[in-house]
Amino acid sequence: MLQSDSPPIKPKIVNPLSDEFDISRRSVSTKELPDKFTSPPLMEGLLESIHGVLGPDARPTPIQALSLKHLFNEPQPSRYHEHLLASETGSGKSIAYLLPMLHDLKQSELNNTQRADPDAPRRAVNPRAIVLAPTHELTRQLSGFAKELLHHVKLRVLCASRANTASRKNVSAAKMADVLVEGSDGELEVSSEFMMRADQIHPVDIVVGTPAKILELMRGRGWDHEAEEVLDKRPRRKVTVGEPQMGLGRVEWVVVDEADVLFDPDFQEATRSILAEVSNARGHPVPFDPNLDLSTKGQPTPISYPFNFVLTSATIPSSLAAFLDKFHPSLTRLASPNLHKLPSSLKTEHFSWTGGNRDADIEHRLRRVWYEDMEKTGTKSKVLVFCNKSARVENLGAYLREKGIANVALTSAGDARKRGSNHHLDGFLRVRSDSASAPAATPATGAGSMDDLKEVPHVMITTSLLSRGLDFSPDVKHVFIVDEPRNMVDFLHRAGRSGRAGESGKVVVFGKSKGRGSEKARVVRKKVGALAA
Ligand SMILES: Nc1ncnc2c1ncn2[C@@H]1O[C@H](COP(=O)(O)OP(=O)(O)OP(=O)(O)O)[C@@H](O)[C@H]1O
Repeated sequence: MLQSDSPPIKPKIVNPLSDEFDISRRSVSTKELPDKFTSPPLMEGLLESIHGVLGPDARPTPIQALSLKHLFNEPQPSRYHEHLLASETGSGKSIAYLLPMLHDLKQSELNNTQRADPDAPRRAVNPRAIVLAPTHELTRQLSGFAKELLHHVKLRVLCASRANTASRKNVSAAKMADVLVEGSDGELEVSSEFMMRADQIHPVDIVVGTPAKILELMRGRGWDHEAEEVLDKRPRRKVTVGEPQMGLGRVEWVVVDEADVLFDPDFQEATRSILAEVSNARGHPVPFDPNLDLSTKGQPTPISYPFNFVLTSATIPSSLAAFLDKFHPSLTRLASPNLHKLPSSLKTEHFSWTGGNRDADIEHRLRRVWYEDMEKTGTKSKVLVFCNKSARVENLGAYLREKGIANVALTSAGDARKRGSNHHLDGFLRVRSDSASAPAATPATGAGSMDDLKEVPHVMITTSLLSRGLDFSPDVKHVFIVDEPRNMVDFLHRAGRSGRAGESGKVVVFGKSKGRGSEKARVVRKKVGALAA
């Protein structure tokens, strides 16, 4: 037999996720980070709130430690922070950006060093910070969370978001009224039916909203109708565009939460135009081309915004990385060591379809969850089921109801979403305060009994709509992925609604183990395996 002296060629190990994520390690060091929340750098009031919210022994998560180290310093070399905060789902990114932002806003108010353009027009609201998020539900949860941190340090937060729909209503002057209203769950919100009067200034420091709602406040209700008319060149019913209600000249912070979504093809134009208009209002116009293809690589064309610019995400898809390299090459990436991994407290299970009725398979798996719950804890946990299509959500919801399993089947077009509160998620989202209206977890009624399930839904069925950012209750112990995930970015976000903040959880991935379609399921299994922490 011929023998060769050259060493055997090792097969190249290809990360099965490298075509989806930016897996290059280009973040700052995670060594020598603070392991406590302290004052300084935090102002006393914020320190008190953080312990009030998280408990006296709370320690910063890795992304929060990075934020404490990097976002409380004087920004260098520019006057403004330009950071991406990237860490796995449920790892506390909201606090990682809220703390430095709230601290800085309060500090600049106390020192009277607000960097406003004195000539910028003042409108009904003139925030000093804007937080953008992709869904109405997330904006409501974020604004509520910001308020929890403001018990001692007083700043005013406005949630400017209804369902994320276009503003096509005709606006009559009669509808103009002073309507900063108290929402049904105690949140201050902008009424959808009315407008704030532009000649009355409402004291607001932070506005949290979806891009659509923020654009509406900036440009006036009905602005998009007019733009469409020009674009289509089709005559339409004349719409009176409302007065712009939000002044941008005082904005010192813009946070883009779920940045990979807000810079994806559906949202990027709205997001970038908000950023460009804030820059304009602050007297530093930046180039803005609405038709830019963000994913094309090319010569860097850096854009510097005249405000602190913070992006957050649990996933950095290659397209977001290419965009940042090209337009924001000096932006600092703060990434946790576990980025692009499933939370370590989240277990994975693969479930094989039996080959019979798939809805029945899901029903049986649900019943097994509750049977095991009853054996272990005597209390049934909640289950979140993700489907790919709205029709599937509705059909599965109807099937389970027929079988006596109460559930909430929620799609983007659902009426409950349009009403403007997060009550449609009651019992599923995390709540901290006693005032919460969520129904309590159903008490056990005896081993194996399913009677109580008729009353309180323990199952929520939805699409990727609710996969982003929402902080689900620790009662949500299982996430079922019943349709093949479109990609691993989507998978990570869906799975990450459980196993948050170190709580235990399990993601059950349904797929075929034999016959046609099983090859696809095998690939999914391999990719999911590569996400293990
Ligand atoms: N230092 C901490 N100690 C304990 N719990 C924390 C800490 N920081 C945040 N949490 C809790 O962790 C949960 C998840 O936080 P958050 O929603 O900010 O996560 P996230 O990283 O933004 O997740 P996602 O990527 O899904 O949006 C929240 O309930 C929050 O209160």
